[in-house]
Amino acid sequence: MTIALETRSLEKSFGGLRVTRDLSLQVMQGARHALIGPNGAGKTTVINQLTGVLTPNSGRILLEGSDITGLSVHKRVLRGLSRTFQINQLYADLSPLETIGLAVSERMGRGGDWWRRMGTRHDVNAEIAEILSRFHLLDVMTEFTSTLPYGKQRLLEIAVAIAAKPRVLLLDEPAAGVPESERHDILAAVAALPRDVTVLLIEHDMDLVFSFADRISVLVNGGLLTEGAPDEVARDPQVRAVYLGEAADV
Ligand SMILES: Nc1ncnc2c1ncn2[C@@H]1O[C@H](COP(=O)(O)OP(=O)(O)OP(=O)(O)O)[C@@H](O)[C@H]1O
Repeated sequence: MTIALETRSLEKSFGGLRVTRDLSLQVMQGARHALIGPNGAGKTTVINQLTGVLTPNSGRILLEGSDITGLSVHKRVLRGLSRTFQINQLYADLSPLETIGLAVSERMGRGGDWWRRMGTRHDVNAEIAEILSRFHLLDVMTEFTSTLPYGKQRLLEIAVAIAAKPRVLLLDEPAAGVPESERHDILAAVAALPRDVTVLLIEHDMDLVFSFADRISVLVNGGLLTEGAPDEVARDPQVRAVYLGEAADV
């Protein structure tokens, strides 16, 4: 099997605090891989290094075999590595239709040109409609993003990332803060992501992790505690003790 995304002996410190410790991770092509760990374990710091927001102190990051450690965020996106946008990065005053339109247009290298051409490009419009439909956003597509229910905003984040046609998608806590009544839509959308997209998920919601992942890596104090298939990880006494707690029901 091919490795889609890999870290080799990644190290990151903030001052004297070692936040990523000798981390070697392999995410296989097409995998549904989850990175879990208790609060402060260093998951976000790993994602930020993968996307290029943070530079590691040492170690390498490889995307489909190419070393991307020194590449900018933008160049990594162009190489096929995307992350879900955080809600505060969405355009509050744009509608989902406009947001996805812009994202598709960006990917095609057209940028703001899309505004002028809106409605004139059948292929672009068909793709926008397909994404809005897939992420259950058709019914709210002309409303301001800021007025949407929280779950819909989170769906829009994933939709924007998918509009970039990534080969590897980093899903950063897609269910965080979503009320119970809207969680089903998030789980369904995540489960329906295209199979040819490799996904690395960071999530606290264990229902989502265990329903989604075919492989789980457990991070503790910046280092890898263990990794394996979900049932192995769930049974692992170290995981239960250190991360989930003895009483955790996984
Ligand atoms: N820019 C920074 N400067 C200093 N310390 C930082 C910085 N960013 C993160 N840290 C520290 O690094 C450690 C790991 O943080 P990180 O956010 O990566 O963990 P996490 O596993 O994502 O946590 P959570 O699940 O709570 O989001 C924490 O102790 C945090 O306080």
